[in-house]
Amino acid sequence: MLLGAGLAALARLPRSLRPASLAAMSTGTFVVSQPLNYRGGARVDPADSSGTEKAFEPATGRVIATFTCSGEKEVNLAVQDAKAAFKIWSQKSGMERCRILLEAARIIRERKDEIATMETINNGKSIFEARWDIDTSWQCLEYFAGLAGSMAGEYIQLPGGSFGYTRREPLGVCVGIGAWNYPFQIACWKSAPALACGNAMVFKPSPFTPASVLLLAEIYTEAGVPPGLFNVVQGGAATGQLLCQHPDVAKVSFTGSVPTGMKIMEMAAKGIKPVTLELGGKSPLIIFSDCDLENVVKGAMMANFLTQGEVCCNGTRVFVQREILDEFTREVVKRTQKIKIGDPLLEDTRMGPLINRPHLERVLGFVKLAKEQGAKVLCGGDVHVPEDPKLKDGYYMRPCVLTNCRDDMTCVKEEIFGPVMSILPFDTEAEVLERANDTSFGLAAGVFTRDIQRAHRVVAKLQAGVCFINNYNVSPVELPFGGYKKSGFGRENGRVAIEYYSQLKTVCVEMGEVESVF
Ligand SMILES: NC(=O)C1=CN([C@@H]2O[C@H](COP(=O)(O)OP(=O)(O)OC[C@H]3O[C@@H](n4cnc5c(N)ncnc54)[C@H](O)[C@@H]3O)[C@@H](O)[C@H]2O)C=CC1
Repeated sequence: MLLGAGLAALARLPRSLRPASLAAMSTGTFVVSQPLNYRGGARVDPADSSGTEKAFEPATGRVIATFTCSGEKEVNLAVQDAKAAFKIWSQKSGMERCRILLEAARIIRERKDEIATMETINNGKSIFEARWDIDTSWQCLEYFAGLAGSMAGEYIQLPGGSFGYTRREPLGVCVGIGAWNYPFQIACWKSAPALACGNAMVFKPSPFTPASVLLLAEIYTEAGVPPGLFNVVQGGAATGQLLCQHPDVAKVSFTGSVPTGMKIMEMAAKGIKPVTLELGGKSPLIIFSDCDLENVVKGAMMANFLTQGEVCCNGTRVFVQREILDEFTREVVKRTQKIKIGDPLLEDTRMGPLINRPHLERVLGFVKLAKEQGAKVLCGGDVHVPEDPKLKDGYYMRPCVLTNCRDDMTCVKEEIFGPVMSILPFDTEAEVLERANDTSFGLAAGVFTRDIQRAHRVVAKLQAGVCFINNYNVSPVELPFGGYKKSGFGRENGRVAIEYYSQLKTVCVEMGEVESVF
């Protein structure tokens, strides 16, 4: 058995000396025994405590880590370390920051299998998918490394030879607070633009998934960032609050649920701190009858079943034009029943366990309520018990397709965050647009049609921050990502993210005499 204790030390070895088993770990063996906080360039035990948490391996139900949640003292130490590192980092040129971020991206790429394995063990998503997440993580670092080198202001001519210019400056210590569904990727999507702009970061992962972000912290150190530039504190709501309320924190970037997003905005408002909020969704996927059916079935599966359906931008309200309703439904059910559920570390698994037992029960509760409200379960929606005895206490369910759905049902209105697709028939474009927009969320939306004019006409009217035409759930780091309405504001990724991690200084230069009225 290879313990997590050895993992970091082994990972620091040159690649040629690392045992092949590091990335080839099997389900049911991993235990974290090293400290899970990271401060001043090293793993540390927290200086104080606001309670303890347990992290699980969803595939087996085993506890893989029991850890201390950081209290006020530890949060303060992390922020102070970040402040000190900020002084050094913010003075570096964009090109100097670029080189270090590129090196971090290279190390992530080199250690992709190992990081993906840890992500799978702690989150439950299939290893196949976890590798994709790690790809979008290093790509994000590469992208913002490139932007770091080209950040610039404007020069503006004024009368009499005077002029003005603008400087894009970092904010200071930024806080990142993450959800559990994409632990490593979320940490990269927040830290890469923050660091590229010259900021420092204190990151708090979800207490359900504390492990993989430590690898990122170690990688940043190995790549050459000043000690303290990227720190990790562990804990839940109490630790998160301490971070948001800290007077030396300049900005909070949050990924999580709408209720927590509201609390974070309230806390940030008291300190006049900018926030980026990446919140939940209940996104529509609109399928017109002129679509390519094979493509649309693939798109609907991608829109609903990645990471066991625990994806914020999932297109779970699947509106299908009535002419193709039966054919689409038949095909989607057939493919859903074929999804291989089981040990997420096996190469051919395409659906692993949900994050934990309470969440599994919550998702099953949504299916039960849907049935009571008149929906029909066409497949899945129940617990799955894998044959492998070591997986018997894992949190597996069979992916579910619901039909006979109405817009007023709970399963159609609320974010389930599990593998549950609701199919809703429609007749006309005007009707489906009105129904698609009838939600307080606005994260994403998708349209499948071969009619390009209709495709662009429809997305122009969809109230969502991210729209897909003839595909779903692809997120290239070059494209901005974020929501409308209660799905939040601010954007991650894309060039625009720079604006959320920097502030603009205007400098006015007088070339003549001061004209005084006194
Ligand atoms: N828009 C996006 O990019 C994404 C949104 N999400 C959303 O996240 C949700 C699922 O994630 P969860 O971890 O269950 O959400 P959550 O809101 O319960 O927790 C998210 C994070 O906030 C922390 N937290 C909780 N209460 C806090 C408080 N009062 N102050 C400061 N921090 C606090 C948690 O410890 C965790 O790290 C879903 O609603 C999903 O849609 C998830 C992934 C991406």
